[in-house]
Amino acid sequence: MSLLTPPALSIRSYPTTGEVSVALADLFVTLSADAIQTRGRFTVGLSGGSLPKILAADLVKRGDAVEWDKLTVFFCDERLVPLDHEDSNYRLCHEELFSKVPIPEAQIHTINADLLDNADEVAEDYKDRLINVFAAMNSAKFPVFDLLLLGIGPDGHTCSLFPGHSSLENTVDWVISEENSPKPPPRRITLTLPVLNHAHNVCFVATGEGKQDMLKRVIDEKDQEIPSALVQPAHGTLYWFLDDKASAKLTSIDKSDQ
Ligand SMILES: O=C(O)[C@H](O)[C@@H](O)[C@H](O)[C@H](O)COP(=O)(O)O
Repeated sequence: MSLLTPPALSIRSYPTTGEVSVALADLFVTLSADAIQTRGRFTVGLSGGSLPKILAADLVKRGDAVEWDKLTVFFCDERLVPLDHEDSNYRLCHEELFSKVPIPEAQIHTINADLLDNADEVAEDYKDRLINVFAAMNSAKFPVFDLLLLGIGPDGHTCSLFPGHSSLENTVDWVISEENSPKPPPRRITLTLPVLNHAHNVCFVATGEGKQDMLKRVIDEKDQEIPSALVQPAHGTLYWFLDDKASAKLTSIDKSDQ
């Protein structure tokens, strides 16, 4: 596949959020088994917002269907707050998922909370953590995640990549800081677009009526001003897992394909 070829695309919509959770758990189980068989481990990036709850709802019931000890977890973005702070994506994921399944704590890669005063140092340190894991696995210029799970904000942001921000033009770094996030809290780190676009699989999860208009701009209109529309994994598959409220205005969706 050439870099100019659009990614394989799978857009799915389900009547309820509960059904989105079941389908997402199915995807997680399938992709983890494939990755572990091929590469010996499953590297995943998690986002904050509504994603952890939707992901965990059914996944925590899957027991041995996932080889939890072969997971390596990073955060697609993280807020620069202590790890036990109510705004921490780690804390949210811990409450919803990590505390309920046997993922070894050492395989969950958090930001270094001792560096919180300096956002660039947190980003640099997080890049080093990625290098430690991915340099041993592949020689690509960017880490190649097995699965990145993303949300989309009402302004079309994903991770902490916001419309109009210079972060969207960054083509060289793996992790960057963002100190003016319009979504609170303002200080964050985020994976960059090239990291998102090198993944084997990227899956956006969006539910609820509030997402309708933005999904139309991103999926139907492919509006290049919107960060989420710039996520196009060159050699991977791009999934959209939606509920019927979120997908109501989409024309480019084939509900028979599910
Ligand atoms: O840390 C964050 O704020 C998130 O990673 C962010 O990118 C989130 O995924 C979107 O804002 C969607 O959030 P919802 O799913 O809650 O709408």
